[in-house]
Formats: sequence, structure tokens, C-alpha cells
Amino acid sequence: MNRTVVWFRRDLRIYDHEPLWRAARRGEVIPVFVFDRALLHHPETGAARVEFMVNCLQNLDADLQRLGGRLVLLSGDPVEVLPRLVVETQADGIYSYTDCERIYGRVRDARLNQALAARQLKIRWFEPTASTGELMAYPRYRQWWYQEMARPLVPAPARVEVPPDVHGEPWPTLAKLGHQADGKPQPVGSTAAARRLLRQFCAEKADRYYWQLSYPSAEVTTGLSPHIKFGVISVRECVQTIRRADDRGDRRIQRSYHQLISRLRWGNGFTQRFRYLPQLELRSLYRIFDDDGWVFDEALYQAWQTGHTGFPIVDAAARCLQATGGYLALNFRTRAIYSSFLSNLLGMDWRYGALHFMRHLIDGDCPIDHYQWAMQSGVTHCVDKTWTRIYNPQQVAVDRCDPEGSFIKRWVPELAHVPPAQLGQPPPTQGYPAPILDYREMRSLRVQQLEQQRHQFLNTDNVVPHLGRMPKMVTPFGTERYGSETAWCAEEVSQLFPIALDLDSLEPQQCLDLRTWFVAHVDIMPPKNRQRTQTTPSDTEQLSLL
Ligand SMILES: Cc1cc2nc3c(=O)[nH]c(=O)nc-3n(C[C@H](O)[C@H](O)[C@H](O)COP(=O)(O)OP(=O)(O)OC[C@H]3O[C@@H](n4cnc5c(N)ncnc54)[C@H](O)[C@@H]3O)c2cc1C
Repeated sequence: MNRTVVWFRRDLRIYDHEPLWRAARRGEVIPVFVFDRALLHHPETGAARVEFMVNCLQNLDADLQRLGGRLVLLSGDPVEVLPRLVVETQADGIYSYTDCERIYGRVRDARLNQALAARQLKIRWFEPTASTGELMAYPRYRQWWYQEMARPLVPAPARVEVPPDVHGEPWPTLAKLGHQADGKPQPVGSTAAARRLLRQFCAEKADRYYWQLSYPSAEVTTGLSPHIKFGVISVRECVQTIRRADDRGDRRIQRSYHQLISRLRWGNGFTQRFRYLPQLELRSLYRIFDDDGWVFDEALYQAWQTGHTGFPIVDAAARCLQATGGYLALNFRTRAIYSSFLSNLLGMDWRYGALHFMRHLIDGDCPIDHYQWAMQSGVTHCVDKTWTRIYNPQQVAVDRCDPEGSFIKRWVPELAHVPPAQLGQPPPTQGYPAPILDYREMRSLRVQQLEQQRHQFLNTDNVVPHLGRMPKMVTPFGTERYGSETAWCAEEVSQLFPIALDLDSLEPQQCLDLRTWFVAHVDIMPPKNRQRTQTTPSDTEQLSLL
């Protein structure tokens, strides 16, 4: 009988899973997950996310058991573990999805390909939905994304037959995986839970989502991000569920559905950017921003991390992140205000911020996190925009995001007595620090700095010469602070799988196509030209905090 190993990574589901479905149709299946030390001990790995992942694996195991199978757990370096498994179980080969989240994964997968080929063993890679090796212009990718989302879902296999003589390791404790629980409340990591969240969103939140997604206290977003990160539900299933959901003929609901689908597309778009340019994990998009201008101050970094900056909305975000892992509680806008403060106002390299986020976010996803950090720091969309988005963390942010002050008061109880109208710049308060910086002064310094840096390539047609290249050594950022399993990156990296774009051999048309990924596709006006229409009720506009 045919036998196939299915290697699960960030695709912890049985539905809409092509490798599993195809393997089950061929014959026996060995569904395997490998606990990989290099990822468990990566400086950007957080205990809460590992805990959530283990819960996702347990639920994947339960789903497989309902189909007659089970999940086989192994630990070690997949480059050694997987060829051994194929040989020992006499499997025909491995089926797996490609993954472009991290450089480490792509180095490992290139080495695995070599190790298998050296022993004449086989692996078949599948492309995850909305991931492509072809360099497309962004407008075309957008169209293609919608086509991909409309393709029928792959059904769950009717049965998964696992050979009885294949044994894995027992379930590890978090401590065995090298982490200690840090008390963050954990969502349930299962497909059923993700589907419930989506149903709940459609039934209870969709009429408010578009307008209230910037209010942390409204908790109006789906809460799907950790599930999407680990592939517990496919993005295509999410999109199709939303498209089928009853909008009750309500334009507010239609607008929210549209917005949510766009956001799901953004998430995939960031992963696609990483597929083209894996260096974005370690570097800014444009070289100039890494070469010049950042400062670092340990005491200020700690004040930002622990929520002692004297800016209440920033401090509330800081404490919320550490206590909850951001799940549902730290929405996009609050993350943006919090991140902009570190890089734009404190002038610190965005990579320190992205590192801290990744260590705490339950939904931490490297392409989204790193690219969002770089965007909020003003170092991405700057080819044809002369303006800079720097959030004002004072009363403007409070009025627009937390008008009643409930988010701030929950996380900064020292300010419980302060009226909301003063929460932007609270009066001196026992136990709460004075502001650590002058917003206007730091903002103006940053704007000047960015303008100087951008000057050299503003309105440039070909941005490729200005893009950062893949470094020769790919040691993860943060290794010196938190340690890391670096055996894999001790030598210069020779190959990645999937391969990256070679920026030095692109055709002129490819350079133009690549550029379309790094310009803003919505025409947002700079603040001085922005016209507020008096007739538009305030809750029909998306919030701007510029
Ligand atoms: C500095 C910064 C760092 C971030 N880091 C992460 C991260 O590590 N992981 C992560 O999933 N999101 C990240 N985001 C994006 C966004 O804040 C979260 O996706 C959102 O808060 C997750 O909650 P939700 O699933 O309830 O959101 P919903 O609004 O319900 O969105 C549903 C899904 O759409 C996608 N999505 C939503 N907003 C965005 C966005 N702005 N950019 C890209 N994809 C989006 C996500 O997959 C999300 O799960 C970051 C944003 C910023 C500003």
C-alpha cells in the first residue's frame, strides 16, 4: 500500500489541506509534526505562542482521530528527523506546504531537499493558497488573490489511515519545550473555535466592525489572527464564509465584510513580499534606513516595554501586550500608535520593537509584524509620498481610540481618577511618570530625518538599487539579547527554498513590477489637504490620527 508522510508546519488543520487530502487518497498517511529547536529557541519566539501552538496540535490530533488517524510527534532537526522517518516507515515520500515566514525555515527546507535527494528520497511541495513564485505586479496579484479565494475548498479526507507500527513521542510539556507559561490567557486553538469566531463576527460584530475597529474597548474584530497564523483555518475558508454570510441587506455589514476581506488579503500580501524578499525579516526595505539614523537607549526601551513612558495610551498598550499577548485586546490602531512611538518618537530601530512584539504576541507572524513595524516607522511606502505617518499619542489618540478612557484606565489604574478629556496629557499623578519626551519636538526631528533619507530616491522609477540585500550572515536579530539556536546560521547561507528574488538580475519590467508592491495603492491625502465633510457623521469615517 502507498504510504505518505504529511509534514504539518503552519497549516494545522484537516480542511482545505491539499497535501493531506492527496496523501489520504494515495493510501496510508503519516501525519507528523516536528518540534524544531531552532524555532523553539529563536529570539522572537514567545512562550504564549508556543502554548497556543501546542493546543492547536492537540486539536489537530483530535480532528485526525475522528478520521481514524492521529498526529505523530517528533522532535529534533527536521533535516535529520524526516529522512529517517521516511526510511524507517518505508514511506514513498513527504507531502508538505512551502512556508516563507522565516529565513530559517527556508534554509532548513533547502537543506532538507538536499538531504532527501542525497538518499534518493522524495518530497512534493504544495503552494499555500495565494503564494506564488512568479513575480507579479501588485494589481495583478490582487486580482489573482480574489481568484484563488474563489476556488473550491479542498474537502477533509473521509479517512486517514495511519500505520499502527508508527510511533511518535509523547506530548511535551511547555517546560520540556524550553518555555515557561507567562500567564497570558489562551484562546482555544481549533478549527471549530475559529469557525465559531467567524460566525460570531458575522452575527454580532459586522454591523460595527468597519467603524469601531480602532476602539480597543469595542473588541469588534474577529480574534482570528492566532488561528490564521498557525493555519488552523485557511484564509480561503474565511473569505468564503464571509461571502456566504447573510448581510441582511445592511450596507454597514456589507462594508465591514469588504473591509475584513481586504485585511485578510493584506496579511497574505505581506507573506508574499517575504517570499520575494526574505531579507525583510532582518532589514528595512530600503538600505538607507538601516545605515543611518537610529539611536538606542536601554532605559527608554524598557520604559516603552513596561508601559512607563508617561503617555497613557502608549503605556496601556504596553501593559496590555505583556498581560494578554494582544489577543483581541490590542487591535491594529493601538499596535500602530504603540509602535510608532518607539521608532518615530524615541528614534529606535524598528527591529527592537518588532522583536518585543514577537516575544509577546499570541498571533505573532513575522511577515505581518515586521512589515507593519517598518510601515509604521515610515521606512516602506516612501517612493512617491512626501508625507509621513506619525501618530500623535496625546489627546488626539485618546479621543479617536479610547474616548471614554476605558482601555487606558483598565491598564493604567494609576489614572483611574483622571477625566477622559485629560488622559492625553494627564496632570502630575503620584506613581505615574511624567512624559519621557516632547511629542512636537521629536516628531519634527523625525520628519526632517526621514525627508533627508528619502530624498535620494523620491520619485525614482527604479527602486531596486536602493533595496536592502540579503545579508551574508543571517543570525536572527535579538540573538545577543536573548540567545538563540544558531548552529543553522553559523555558516554563510547558500540556498533558500523557496528561492528568493535575485535583485541584481531583474529585467527592467520586473523592476517596475516589484516597485508596485512598495507604493501606496490608496490615495490618502496628507493632513493639511484633508477635507472633513461636515455632513458626514463621524462614525462613517475611518479614523485618522495624523
Ligand atoms: C506594529 C504592528 C504589528 C502587527 N503584528 C501582527 C502580527 O504579528 N500578526 C498579525 O496577525 N497581525 C499583526 N498586526 C496586524 C493587526 O493588528 C492584527 O492582524 C489584528 O489586530 C488581529 O486581530 P483580529 O484577527 O481580531 O483582526 P481582524 O480585523 O478581525 O482581522 C482578521 C485578519 O486579517 C488580517 N489582518 C487584519 N489587519 C491586518 C493588517 N493591518 N495587516 C495585515 N493583516 C491584517 C489578520 O490575518 C487578521 O487575523 C500588526 C499590526 C501592527 C500595526
